[in-house]
Amino acid sequence: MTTDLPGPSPESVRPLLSPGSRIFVAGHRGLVGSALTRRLTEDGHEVVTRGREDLDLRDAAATGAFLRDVRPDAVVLAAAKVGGIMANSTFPVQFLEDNLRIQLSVIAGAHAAGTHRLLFLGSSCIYPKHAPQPIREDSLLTGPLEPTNEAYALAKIAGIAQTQAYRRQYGASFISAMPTNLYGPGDNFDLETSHVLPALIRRFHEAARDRAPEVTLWGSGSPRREFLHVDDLASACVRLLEAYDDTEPVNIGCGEDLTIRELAETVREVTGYQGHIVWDTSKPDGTPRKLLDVSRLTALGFRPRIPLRDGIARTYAWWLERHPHG
Ligand SMILES: NC(=O)C1=CN([C@@H]2O[C@H](COP(=O)(O)OP(=O)(O)OC[C@H]3O[C@@H](n4cnc5c(N)ncnc54)[C@H](OP(=O)(O)O)[C@@H]3O)[C@@H](O)[C@H]2O)C=CC1
Ligand SMILES: C[C@H]1O[C@H](OP(=O)(O)OP(=O)(O)OC[C@H]2O[C@@H](n3cnc4c(=O)[nH]c(N)nc43)[C@H](O)[C@@H]2O)[C@@H](O)[C@@H](O)C1=O
Repeated sequence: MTTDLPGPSPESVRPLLSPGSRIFVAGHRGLVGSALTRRLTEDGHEVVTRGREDLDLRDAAATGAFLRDVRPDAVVLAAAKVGGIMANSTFPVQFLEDNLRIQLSVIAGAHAAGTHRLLFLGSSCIYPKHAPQPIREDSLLTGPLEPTNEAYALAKIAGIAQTQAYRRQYGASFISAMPTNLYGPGDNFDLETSHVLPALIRRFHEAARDRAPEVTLWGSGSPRREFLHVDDLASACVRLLEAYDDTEPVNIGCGEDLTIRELAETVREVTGYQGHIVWDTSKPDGTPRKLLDVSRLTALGFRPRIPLRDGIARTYAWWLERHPHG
């Protein structure tokens, strides 16, 4: 004989993200934070932001006081020390320490302020350099990391562990997501510190403008990368905030990758550059491949909407608008 136990009353079931929530987006001026701010605002949430000049998120006391004052319903941690392969390998101290400190301040501060919901953003570089492809979430900590971004990856792995510890010890609905390489409006186009996609847009644009016979790119061109437009990333994050509440991180990607050489050809076409490409193999290639297994995210109903070529064209147009004489 079975007995029907009474379920929780509707009032006692707390939705993971209520309509009109007050959400603190840490890092709101960055590539990801600005896309999330746009999307969450469009969805009718109240987005709270604070510029770095007013609140350094490495400062745990100031961050804790700010969060206690605001008492957000949810926090999205999109503030971090971020950069491409060269920045990561040149400044491992900042990539390790800034990120550990920001994570400690924001995650602990959110819990102390009574915030029940938090999304921490890691990165696909947390997985072992030679992880089986496509990379499943359970590949974490199964092998050595890629040396060019090991410091950053270790900080991100600590962030995952921190969200998991708050879940286990306090029952907090803190989750983490691991995005693939991102791009879009708001990206960093500084050639020393940027990721590859904005660097290629700028390099080809400037070469076309200057009628340069060749453009030099880094590495061999053979590494494979998966790229997701940041507006698709924002949709995935919203889906997770609304529907995901578990310990394991969730990969965010589009499920397809291409070589850096193929990416370069696409960007060259979009910018109209007709010269040659030279590969500077004294520069690092980094991880050979890091295609994410996105079945966990797909099972929640997420589908990317922006094809890579369209996304590159839109990003190039965004950059041109801001650099009309560039
Ligand atoms: N870009 C990518 O390809 C990928 C990004 N991610 C992750 O997504 C998240 C966002 O990255 P992305 O938007 O690209 O990075 P950005 O560099 O574009 O933005 C980072 C944001 O963090 C803020 N920030 C950094 N340090 C501090 C600090 N000490 N105090 C206050 N604010 C600070 C920056 O402020 P300010 O504007 O003042 O500089 C900026 O707004 C990160 O966690 C990153 O690891 C994951 C995978 C790929
Ligand atoms: C998101 C991810 O981003 C970083 O990892 P990465 O994917 O290796 O970074 P990347 O975008 O800078 O390079 C991708 C590939 O592209 C090649 N490449 C060619 N020419 C240029 C070029 O001109 N600039 C750059 N940056 N790369 C170039 C470059 O040599 C490499 O083979 C992590 O450190 C970490 O931050 C992280 O998690």
